[in-house]
Formats: sequence, structure tokens, C-alpha cells
Amino acid sequence: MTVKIAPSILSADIMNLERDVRAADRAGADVFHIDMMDGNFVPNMSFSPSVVEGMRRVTDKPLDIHMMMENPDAYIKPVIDAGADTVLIHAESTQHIYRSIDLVKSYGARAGVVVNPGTPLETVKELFPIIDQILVMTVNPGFGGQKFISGMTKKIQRLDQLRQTAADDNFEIEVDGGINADTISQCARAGADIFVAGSYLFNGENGLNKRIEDIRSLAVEAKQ
Ligand SMILES: O=C(CO)[C@H](O)[C@H](O)COP(=O)(O)O
Ligand SMILES: [Co+2]
Repeated sequence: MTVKIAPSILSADIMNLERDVRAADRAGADVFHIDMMDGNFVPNMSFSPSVVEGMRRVTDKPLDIHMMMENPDAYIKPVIDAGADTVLIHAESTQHIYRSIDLVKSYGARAGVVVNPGTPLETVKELFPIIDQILVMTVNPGFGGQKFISGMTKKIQRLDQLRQTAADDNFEIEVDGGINADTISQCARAGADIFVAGSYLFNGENGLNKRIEDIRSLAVEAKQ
């Protein structure tokens, strides 16, 4: 069973972003997670398409864009042109999520939907046949370093069950928020495949190599 570790650059040292990205790349990051926040959908602001373009110049690893913004459709083409591999759109951010997912795919990128902790899975069920990823938020979006919401483990489990009953629906389950050595095993056991980690990887005391290795082996072990 595949486990992918996705460092979230929100917790990298912004004044040394290239250094941190190269270090995470060498340490075995499978995917880079780039948070785009507009200060409206969430009470914080972060990266723009130009950061995606800069990231594309320093790593060959896939770039996942987590869009936390109102009117996400306006930024789909700019981020894909900048080098995004997967575009993840919040179900709560648009009245027409099906159209947004279609738009991502029309530009040849992978598409994913994101659900906030309070958003039921039923809201996104109709998207299962057309998406590549579902990102289950395990904190309220907007900030790194928050505490994992433990009730989300059951949600991941239900999503995994739904995925298994619909054999044609082939999407990866991703988790984002409060992922660390204490929380990753329960998410992996529940069925998650991609693990976003920001503060645990970039603000920890041991080196990135050891931290990526540690959480990866915990996830792999929990999936066996
Ligand atoms: O989307 C996010 C917050 O809204 C993030 O990806 C965030 O960077 C996760 O950070 P941490 O691992 O420290 O919880
Ligand atoms: Co994120």
C-alpha cells in the first residue's frame, strides 16, 4: 500500500524557502503541498501562483495546490500554467464544485476536492467518479501548527469504506492538519494515503530526514 508524505511549505522558513524545499526533496518528500490563502475564505494569506512557478524550478516532485480562496476558478489556469500537478478545491468555496473540478481536468491537471471538518462527505459523493484525490481537513483551515481534530479519524474511515464499495471510484485519500508521529498511525489505519505535514517536519528538532522517515514508517506499519 502506497504512503505519500507531503511537506507543507507553509511551515518552511520563508526567507530560506529554496533551502528548505531542496532539503525536503533530498529527505524523500513524495509531493510538495502548497497552501494558497486569500484572506477571505480563511483568515490568513499565503502563497500565489508565482510561488508555484518558483517551486517548479527547484524540484521535480509533484506540486499539490491547496486552494483556500473564494472564486477558485479564477486561479486554476494560473497555477497549472505555473507548474501545478494537482489542484485541490474546497467544496465550501464555490457553488459549482463539479464545474471547478471539470475546469482543472480540462487543463490536463489532476483534480481533488477538499472538505472542511464540518462538511459531510455526502456533499462530495457525486464527485467520486471524476476526482483523483479527496483531502480531508483534520483542522479548520488557515493556519499551520493546530491540533488534530480526533473525530476526523472516523470520517476518514467512512470515506475509505465508501471508496471500497464503489470499485470504479479510484481516488487517493489525503489528510491535512496536525499530522505528526502521534496522529499519523490512526489516519493511515483509517485509510489515508497522502499525509500533509507542516510544522512537524519543518519546526521539529531532529533533521527532516529522520522526521520524514519516522512518520513514513509509522504510516506504512499502520496500513499493514
Ligand atoms: O492547509 C493547511 C492549513 O490550513 C496546511 O497544509 C498546514 O500547513 C498544515 O500544517 P500543520 O501540519 O502544521 O498542521
Ligand atoms: Co493545506
